[in-house]
Amino acid sequence: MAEIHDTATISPTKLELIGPWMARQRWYAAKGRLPVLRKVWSWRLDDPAGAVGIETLLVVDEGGPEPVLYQVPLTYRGAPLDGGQHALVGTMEHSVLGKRWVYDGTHDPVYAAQLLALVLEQAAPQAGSASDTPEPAVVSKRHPSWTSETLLKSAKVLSGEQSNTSIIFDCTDGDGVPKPLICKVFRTLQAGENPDVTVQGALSEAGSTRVPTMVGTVSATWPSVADADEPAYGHLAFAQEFFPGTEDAWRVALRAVAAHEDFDESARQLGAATAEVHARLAEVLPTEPVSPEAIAGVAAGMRARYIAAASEVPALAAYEHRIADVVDRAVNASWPALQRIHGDYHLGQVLKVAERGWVLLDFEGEPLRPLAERSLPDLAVRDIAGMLRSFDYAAGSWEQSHPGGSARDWAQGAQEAFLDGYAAQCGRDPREDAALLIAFQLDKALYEVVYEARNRPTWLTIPTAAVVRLLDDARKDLT
Ligand SMILES: Nc1ncnc2c1ncn2[C@@H]1O[C@H](COP(=O)(O)OP(=O)(O)O)[C@@H](O)[C@H]1O
Ligand SMILES: O=P(O)(O)O[C@H]1O[C@H](CO)[C@@H](O[C@H]2O[C@H](CO)[C@@H](O)[C@H](O)[C@H]2O)[C@H](O)[C@H]1O
Repeated sequence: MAEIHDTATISPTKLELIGPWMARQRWYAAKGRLPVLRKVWSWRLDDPAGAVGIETLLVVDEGGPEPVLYQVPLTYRGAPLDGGQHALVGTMEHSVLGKRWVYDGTHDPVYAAQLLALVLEQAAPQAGSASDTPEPAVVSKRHPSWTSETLLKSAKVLSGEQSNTSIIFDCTDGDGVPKPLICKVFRTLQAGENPDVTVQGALSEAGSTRVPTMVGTVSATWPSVADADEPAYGHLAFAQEFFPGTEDAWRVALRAVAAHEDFDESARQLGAATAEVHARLAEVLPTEPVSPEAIAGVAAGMRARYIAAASEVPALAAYEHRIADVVDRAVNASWPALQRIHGDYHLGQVLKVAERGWVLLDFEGEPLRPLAERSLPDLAVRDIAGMLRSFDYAAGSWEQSHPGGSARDWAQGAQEAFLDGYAAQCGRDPREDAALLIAFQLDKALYEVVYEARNRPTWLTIPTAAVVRLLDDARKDLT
């Protein structure tokens, strides 16, 4: 049981300790400045051995224009964790317990094991500020199709550029059959359903093999950031089947560009898989007939994206009228019904799994959009446009490292093959809706301008060049 020493003093305080560390993390949104932190809430898990403290802090960064709420699981240890130097947040002096080593919990095997136990409904969440007190505000749910007899061998954090932190669990079932799984710990929290959980949950429940099987979820109700008396509900983590040894399509595509090999067959199959998922989503989750208000809302979103992009890259102002024209043409086009979609579809979000084909991941939607917006029915063409942009990115990243070289043919071949595959599966060719297809690609490129300016400035020219190219396409195709 976790004993909380509520009269103890600690130095530095937890918030003083985690601020500078958070500023260095990939998932920290306000790059280049220290967070201004306030604790919103916390909860704990018990270490069955009683040695390690496990606390998850919900802290809000109030230093930016909008408050951002983060989930920060920490472990507190009385001695350094062997091999844990890279995950050390820092040390603090505790007036009762002495020196404490504080770790990023996701890298600590004790946190990982207890998180898994929680997801499998085999551990009880505990209150953050009272000893030996269950915390009913944290709720976990194991998916009925996943075996409760999941035995943990080891856990490690997935490396790479990620918006969240995923822990891979090497597990077996009771008969020793491998049952690897991955648990995504959301870093940025917003109140409301997380589409990553609900959309993949719905597809998995409907028996779709185009997403990993759901293992379980963790959700919580915490005091809202704006008003501590108001409760906010949201997802904290969820676990799925893990496919070891698979690569995401981004890496496969980059190798193909570099080897001057076309990606057409893979792209065609990916197009067909995408159409299959869209059709399934329209069956299992609500759809909505398109209305003038919905069209106006999407168009307003596109115009807002332009404004955001032009504030990052003022030179885009030269294209304002042409961009407005593309949006107007989309508004006047014929729109299909709205439905749930992936929302941030790109090559990094799909895996090629042996004997299964393409599997889609990360239905969280674009991280720069408010969560409530990401859970609304949308247009399937948004995903199609996202993947078309991603082929352009693969080509663009190769061109960046090969000045004077061109991978335009590679990108165009993959884009056309993707659309062919989509059209064959869906029965309608997205190219028949050219005004929508171009407008959504342009919209995505403008989103990417903001994303790159804030996260990877050296890649900014990939989407800015695409904006110009798409406007040229619009001139040719839409007149
Ligand atoms: N179920 C899985 N099986 C195998 N690899 C996975 C699985 N889920 C995620 N990955 C790997 O992790 C990467 C990041 O996952 P993603 O859901 O996109 O996280 P984030 O929201 O942090 O961006 C993926 O591109 C993929 O390489
Ligand atoms: O995967 P995330 O949900 O974190 O998505 C964000 O990051 C992506 C980059 O990892 C970004 O995607 C952009 O870069 C990709 C190459 O790294 C490229 O394939 C995509 O087409 C391009 O949009 C995504 O936009 C962002 O939301």
